[in-house]
Amino acid sequence: MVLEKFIVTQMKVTKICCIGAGYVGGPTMAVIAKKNPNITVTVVDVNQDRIDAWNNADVNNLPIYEPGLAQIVKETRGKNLFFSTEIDKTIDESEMIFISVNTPTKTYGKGKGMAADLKYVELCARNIAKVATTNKIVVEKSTLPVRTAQAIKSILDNTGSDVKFSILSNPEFLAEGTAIQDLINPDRVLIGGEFEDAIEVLANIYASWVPQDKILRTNVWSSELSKLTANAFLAQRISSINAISELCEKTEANVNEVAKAIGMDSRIGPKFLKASVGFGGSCFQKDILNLVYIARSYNLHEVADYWEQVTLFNDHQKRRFADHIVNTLYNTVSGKKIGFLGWAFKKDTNDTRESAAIYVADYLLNEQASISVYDPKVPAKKMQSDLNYLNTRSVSENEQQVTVFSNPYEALKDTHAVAILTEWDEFKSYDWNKIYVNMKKPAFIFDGRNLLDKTEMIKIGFEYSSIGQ
Ligand SMILES: NC(=O)c1ccc[n+]([C@@H]2O[C@H](COP(=O)([O-])OP(=O)(O)OC[C@H]3O[C@@H](n4cnc5c(N)ncnc54)[C@H](O)[C@@H]3O)[C@@H](O)[C@H]2O)c1
Ligand SMILES: O=c1ccn([C@@H]2O[C@H](COP(=O)(O)OP(=O)(O)O[C@H]3O[C@H](CO)[C@@H](O)[C@H](O)[C@H]3O)[C@@H](O)[C@H]2O)c(=O)[nH]1
Repeated sequence: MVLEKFIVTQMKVTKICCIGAGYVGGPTMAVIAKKNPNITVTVVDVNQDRIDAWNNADVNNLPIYEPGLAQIVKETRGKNLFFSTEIDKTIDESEMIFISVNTPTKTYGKGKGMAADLKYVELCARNIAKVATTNKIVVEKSTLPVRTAQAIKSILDNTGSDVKFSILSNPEFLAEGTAIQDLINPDRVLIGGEFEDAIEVLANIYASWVPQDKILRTNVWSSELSKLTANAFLAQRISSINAISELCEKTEANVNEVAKAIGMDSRIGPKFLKASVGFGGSCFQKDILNLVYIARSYNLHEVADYWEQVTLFNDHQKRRFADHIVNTLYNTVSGKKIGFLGWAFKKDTNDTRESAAIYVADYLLNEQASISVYDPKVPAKKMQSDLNYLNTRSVSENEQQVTVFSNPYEALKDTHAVAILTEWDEFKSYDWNKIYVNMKKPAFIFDGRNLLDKTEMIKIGFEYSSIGQ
């Protein structure tokens, strides 16, 4: 049930604080600031380096890469958009506080490997409770398990002061690589809350650019659960088409043709049916595991098993791709050089979290391959730290076995095979004749994104294989 009033007079928002200057906090607040020039938006973070990078005079060197972001930051930063580490002061000065901190999968204790780790969110709630001297609307922007608002409310309602808090759930649906486009033209904005007036305060901020019929108001729990459910459905489509891709490879059906044929059914739709080496990114796996954990905690084991299969199949798809490389290269890649095109989890982002490339590389390194990598946006340091994080081998072994290049032609020179792990557009326009000439023969391409033209590659002389065709 949504109640009518949180604070008797409608609160006017002149200052917004967003805790967490990450992939969501940064772009979301930049767009809110651009569309609401009368509101001062300050994004705060404990990470001084990240804040310094957001304040970098050169907007082309912001901590995250998103098409269109640099331009908006250029227009708004220093006017009504600020990045700061002064967390307490900013919280107290603001009427509305977004919590946009990371909620990774727990790596310890109860729920390890499944549940969302809510310690950063709880720290934010405690911080707000400690420093707030005036009434606040607190907005959950992070993706949270259903009923988290209850815990936040309990912390905020037990400060012993007269300060009142209203908690809203406003999950973010942007996808990386298209964040600005998604924020400017969202399919919907979802606001869950207990009090109608607080919901409307936030709805008014979005109404500066989002049509009213796209602003959905729900209760808090529906809003929290909708976010996990949306990601579960999207990821499920990818695992479903990937499962069909394996069947295609056995039957000479072509997964691109199957995807097109089923996608033209308006009940199915064409999006998220692209077969691939497996989905990556910071959200899908984490959010599904969280959903599975929640279902199990209510003893809903069939529900949990159903959704868990989506991530289990994704693990299978990544392993299957790596296995296929080894099998095709005459059952051994030991001492062979494999060229990787792409390390990011998808194109147009520098984010590598849960990228399929990391797991395929790890598998091939276990088989004693050496890997040379090129990605247009991911720095070498990040690739090495992604591998080191897995703890499979020593730092020096990773450094020895993986070489990172800033030129794709150099990366692919003298390789036995090319593996395409990210669908960067530029890979399509490379001089593949030149790449072929400089590779060992037979020259293999393993296209994990079905990016290249199969007929053309075969014509050049490559042994070409892709997903599901
Ligand atoms: N990345 C996406 O595309 C995406 C999209 C939708 C939703 N989400 C959700 O949004 C949330 C944030 O994701 P992200 O990708 O922006 O994470 P991120 O790791 O890029 O950024 C989180 C930031 O929060 C900061 N932080 C953590 N605890 C803090 C504290 N107590 N005080 C101040 N700062 C603190 C960290 O230093 C970090 O810079 C997650 O719950 C995620 O699931 C992410
Ligand atoms: O048909 C497809 C579509 C995507 N992918 C892969 O799936 C992963 C995720 O892609 P995408 O969903 O586009 O990017 P994310 O930034 O992870 O965005 C997802 O996760 C966000 C965080 O919760 C949500 O806000 C978004 O709505 C949701 O799309 C990537 O590895 C893609 O390459 C495929 O393999 N095939």
